[in-house]
Amino acid sequence: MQISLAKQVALVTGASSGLGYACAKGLAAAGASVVINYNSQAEPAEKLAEEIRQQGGQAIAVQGDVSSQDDVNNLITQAVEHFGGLDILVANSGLQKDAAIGDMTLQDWQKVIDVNLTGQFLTAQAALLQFRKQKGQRQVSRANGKIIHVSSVHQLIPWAGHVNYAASKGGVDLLMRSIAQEVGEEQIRVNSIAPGAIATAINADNTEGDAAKKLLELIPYGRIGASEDVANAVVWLASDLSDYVHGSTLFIDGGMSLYPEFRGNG
Ligand SMILES: NC(=O)C1=CN([C@@H]2O[C@H](COP(=O)(O)OP(=O)(O)OC[C@H]3O[C@@H](n4cnc5c(N)ncnc54)[C@H](O)[C@@H]3O)[C@@H](O)[C@H]2O)C=CC1
Ligand SMILES: C[C@H](O)[C@@H]1OC(=O)[C@H](O)[C@@H]1O
Repeated sequence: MQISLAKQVALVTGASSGLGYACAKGLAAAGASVVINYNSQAEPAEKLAEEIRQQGGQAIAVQGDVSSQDDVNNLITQAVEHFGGLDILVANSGLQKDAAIGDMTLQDWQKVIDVNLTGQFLTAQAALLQFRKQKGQRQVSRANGKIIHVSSVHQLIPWAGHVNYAASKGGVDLLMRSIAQEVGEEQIRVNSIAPGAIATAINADNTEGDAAKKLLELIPYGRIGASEDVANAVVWLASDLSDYVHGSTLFIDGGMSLYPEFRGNG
C-alpha cells in the first residue's frame, strides 16, 4: 500500500546524513514538503533538497543547532514561511561522545545531553506550540500534528562506555511518554522509534567486518538494519495508518532488544 502524506509539512532534524537523510527522502517520496535541518553539513542537505525539488517535490535545507532555542524556533518559522505550517516533526539529531565512566569529561556528558535530550525537548515543544497555533486550519491528517522522537535500543539496554548516550536516550523515552500523556487530548500524536544496529556512517566501525559478526550474534533476525528500514517505519508513523498509535516506542532492531545482555559494540 502506497502511503500518501500529500499536503503535509515535515521537519526532520539532523537530516544531512544517516537516518535523518533517509527519513527526509522517504517523507518527500510520500508527498510531504520537507524542511531538512542540518547543523554543519550544508552540502548534502542542500543537495537532497534540490534532488527532491527536481523530482517534483518541495524541500528546503535550513541550518540550525537543535540545542539552541532560537535556532529551533527558526526551523518552525521557516516551515511556516515556506510551506504554510507544520504537520510532522522527526526529532532525529543525535551524537555520541564515548568514554569509560571514569574518563568521561563533563563537557562530553553535557554535549550529548544538550543535543540528544534537550534538543528533543526544544524541537518537540516548538512543534506542539505550532500545532496549537494552526489548530483547525490544516485539514491534512486525522491528528493535529505528529511528533516522532528518534531514540535507540539503548533507552532500554544499558551500554557500558556510553553512559551519556544511554542516559540521553532513557530520557527521550520518558520525555516522549510524558508529552504524549499531556497532549493526547488535543489529538497531537507523539511516538518514538528505537533503532538497533543500523548501517550508517557513525556506525561504520561496528557494522562491517569482524565487528559486524559480533553484533549479528545479538540480532535474532540475523541482519544489520538499513536506513530505509527506519525511514519506512517513520513514514508509517507519520501517516494516518497509525492514527491510533500514541505514546508508543517502535523498536526497529531485528529483535536486538530481546537480549538482556549487550556487551556493546565498541
Ligand atoms: N545508526 C544507528 O545504528 C542508530 C542511530 N540512532 C539514532 O539515530 C539518530 C541519527 O543517527 P545516525 O543517522 O546514525 O547518525 P548521523 O551522525 O549520520 O546523524 C546524526 C545527525 O545529527 C546531526 N546533529 C548533531 N548535532 C546536532 C545539533 N546540535 N543540531 C542539529 N543536528 C545535529 C548531525 O549533523 C547528523 O546529521 C541519532 O539520534 C542516533 O542516536 C539510534 C539507534 C541506532
Ligand atoms: C545498537 C547500535 O549498534 C547502537 O545503538 C545506538 O543507538 C548507537 O548509535 C549504535 O548504533
